[in-house]
Amino acid sequence: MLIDARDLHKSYMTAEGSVPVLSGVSLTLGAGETLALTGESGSGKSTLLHLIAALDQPDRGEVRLGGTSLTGQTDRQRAEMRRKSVGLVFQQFNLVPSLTVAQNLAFQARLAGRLDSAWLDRLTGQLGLSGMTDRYPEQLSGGQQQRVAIGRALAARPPVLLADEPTGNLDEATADTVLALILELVTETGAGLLLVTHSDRLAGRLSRRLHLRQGHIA
Ligand SMILES: Nc1ncnc2c1ncn2[C@@H]1O[C@H](COP(=O)(O)OP(=O)(O)OP(=O)(O)O)[C@@H](O)[C@H]1O
Repeated sequence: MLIDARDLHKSYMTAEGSVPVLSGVSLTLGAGETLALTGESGSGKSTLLHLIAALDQPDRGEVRLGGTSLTGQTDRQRAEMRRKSVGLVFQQFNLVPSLTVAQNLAFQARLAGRLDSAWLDRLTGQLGLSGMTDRYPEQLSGGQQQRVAIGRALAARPPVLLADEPTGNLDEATADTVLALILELVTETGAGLLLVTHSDRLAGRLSRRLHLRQGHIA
């Protein structure tokens, strides 16, 4: 199992006290599976994704990535797991502005210790970015920047791709193209995909779907 999340609980402290967001959420993701996570705004989708990506820790419950538990690991070990096991795409593209397209991809691959130039060339070609590798992020459209962000997330060929509203800033046609590219690339690399989306239309293209409601999987 690529992701095995069990009985996750998470509350946030606010001025009004502790507010529960996740109250016993479990999910699994196997190789080659594509899973859509839907739910109303504020239902805890990003929180759940952050726990799975080892960007935050649950109050209770366990996340296993590729069979290894994140519980009890140091921040450094968690960061290492994240770099090697997970590719992340967010609604904001978060590219490094001072690096070119090619450098953004290579930087990520190097961080994970897996720089494979032939793969990066192929990835760039499949994402339709071959003519833009020397451009800086600010010289690209939103759709192009998101394609670079997808390339960066897959640069080290991680077993898991986690995408949080990756098409939230794009128009419908561009969103469709970007999702099609994500699906094509995860099929090619054999990665599992967990995609957070508000869109029923996009969720319908994935193999499975989970809906979060009031802290539970509905
Ligand atoms: N760091 C934080 N401190 C306090 N409350 C938080 C924090 N992060 C998130 N929350 C609250 O937790 C709830 C779930 O937030 P989360 O971002 O996970 O929801 P979401 O389903 O991803 O929402 P959206 O679809 O709007 O992005 C919200 O009520 C939010 O206000």
